[in-house]
Amino acid sequence: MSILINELNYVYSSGTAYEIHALKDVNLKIEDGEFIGIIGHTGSGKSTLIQHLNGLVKATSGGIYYNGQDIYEEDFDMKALRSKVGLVFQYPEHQLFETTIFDDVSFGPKNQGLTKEEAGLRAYEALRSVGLPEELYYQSPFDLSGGQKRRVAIAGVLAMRPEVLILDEPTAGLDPKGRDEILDLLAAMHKERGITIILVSHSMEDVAKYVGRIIVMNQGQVMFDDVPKKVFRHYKELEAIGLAAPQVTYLMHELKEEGFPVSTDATTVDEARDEILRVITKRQDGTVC
Ligand SMILES: Nc1ncnc2c1ncn2[C@@H]1O[C@H](COP(=O)(O)OP(=O)(O)OP(=O)(O)O)[C@@H](O)[C@H]1O
Repeated sequence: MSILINELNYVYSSGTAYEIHALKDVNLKIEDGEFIGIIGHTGSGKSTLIQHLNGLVKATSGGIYYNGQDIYEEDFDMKALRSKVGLVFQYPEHQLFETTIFDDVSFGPKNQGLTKEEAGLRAYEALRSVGLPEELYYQSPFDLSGGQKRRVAIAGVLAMRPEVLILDEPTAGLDPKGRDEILDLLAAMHKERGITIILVSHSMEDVAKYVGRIIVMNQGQVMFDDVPKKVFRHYKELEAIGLAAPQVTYLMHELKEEGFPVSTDATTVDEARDEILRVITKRQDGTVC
């Protein structure tokens, strides 16, 4: 599904002395099958923006269109949209509430009107796809580790077979291994099923390796919207708003400043290594410098 966000504004406590203009004239077009990172400092409007995408929050002004359909039209089927656009909240484990993991993951598809059997099949499929060991399916979700709970919450949304998966800081509070496992899982979902993924994060480092596009939010506005390497070229402006580019960006810029003829566009350790080796090889051959 393509998503068009047009001149979106949102004001909390509108018309009172406590107004907060959380989104200001946001314009975005998201194509089917994209993997996008939304990055920004605390309070920049990331959560408010994504809550608009499945109609949880209604714009103060502006519009949202799915496949060209205006979601604010009176006859728009918001329930159908919510089953296609899955939203995984920050700390989603706080929303696990059934007595077994299996029941928790079956809840969404049952709510979509599927029979108990159909919902059960969906739950199995979703739990398998997030890699949760089968012996845990009938245990309480409260006995799991943080990373496992996060997987169950993601499975709960996947069981509804969304076309768009939106996750608000899915790696918050996880250790590096848990973080990589969740991000690898999302990358696999995107690759194998072509689901559009919108990932909200504080960390450029987290998203650089995975996403094809980064949207940087600052004070309710879109500051940058581009492929990672082009966004990271603005590393000094990012720093000025409290965001750090990946460490390799700094490394490549420092090497360049030292006279080492590398491209500064590497966004991951692997790309940086390849670029450095490329230059070293050329120097040994005597073809460069
Ligand atoms: N329920 C609310 N009532 C009033 N103001 C709010 C509410 N939720 C958010 N805000 C304000 O709106 C602005 C945007 O908040 P939002 O939660 O969208 O930012 P964020 O980028 O997601 O932040 P974080 O990274 O901390 O989750 C902030 O100034 C915040 O204080």
